Amino acid sequence: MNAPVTPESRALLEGKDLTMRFGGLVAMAEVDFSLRKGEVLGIIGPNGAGKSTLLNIITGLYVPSSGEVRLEGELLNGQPAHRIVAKGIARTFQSSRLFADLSVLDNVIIGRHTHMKTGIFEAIFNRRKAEAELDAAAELAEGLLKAVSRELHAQRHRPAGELPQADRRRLEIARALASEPKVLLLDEPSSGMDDSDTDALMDDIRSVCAERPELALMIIEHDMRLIASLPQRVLVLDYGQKLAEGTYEEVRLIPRVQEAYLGRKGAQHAQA
Ligand SMILES: Nc1ncnc2c1ncn2[C@@H]1O[C@H](COP(=O)(O)OP(=O)(O)OP(=O)(O)O)[C@@H](O)[C@H]1O
Repeated sequence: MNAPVTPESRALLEGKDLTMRFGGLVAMAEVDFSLRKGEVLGIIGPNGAGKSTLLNIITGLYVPSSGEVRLEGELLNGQPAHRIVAKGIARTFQSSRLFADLSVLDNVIIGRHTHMKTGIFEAIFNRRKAEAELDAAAELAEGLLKAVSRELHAQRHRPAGELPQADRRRLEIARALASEPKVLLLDEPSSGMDDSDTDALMDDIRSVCAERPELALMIIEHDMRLIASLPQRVLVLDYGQKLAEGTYEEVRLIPRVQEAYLGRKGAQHAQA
């Protein structure tokens, strides 16, 4: 007998039959996925497999040629990116999108903008209200920085552009969390990091998950150490199609996955 469908086991975020064509190129073909509250899903696949395309579809940067994405049952296709953020989906990018000249703290405050209600007229004519809202955002940003990384919090008044690569990644995560998302999408969070930075990043992600048990995460990664230890489930993409899905232990045993998707280094790790 199937387990009963409870609100907890129902998908929080769901994609069905997602297809994305760019002219004659099919970047994604009929891909399904689902993500439950509190779950961490890893997305792997070689360069050009369609991983970023999937994130771009979910976040409204791309409108799929066909198929649908739903958050808590609500259709997201065609909604603008800022509305999708307001509904509870935040992301980080492969290449940094921080405001380099602004302080670390200000970058996190900006991540809060979807929750800020003060418009330009109120900012001019009702300064007290605008200031109170900004103070509240600054307090929340301080708390987030502390929760993500105490070292980052200690650097909160530095311009973001002066941070080392690993701290920039942490800051992007803190900024994404400022919108209080239900789903957080991380696009290659460990890219450009050495093993010790990646270990520290994994600890940060674990503590974010421990503090927010309902938060669902989707992580695109090439680093198999991270994929082996964080996600409960892994989805493997290949030329825009779903090649496999399961626990890391299950997908790593598929020979094609080992050769083509984990690469030689990954395959050695998988067999260890
Ligand atoms: N805006 C676009 N216009 C045209 N082609 C695109 C566009 N975005 C992605 N593609 C193509 O779609 C395919 C999938 O690209 P995508 O960036 O999703 O792959 P990926 O798995 O994220 O790769 P990587 O690991 O290198 O980031 C590639 O062939 C890519 O060139």
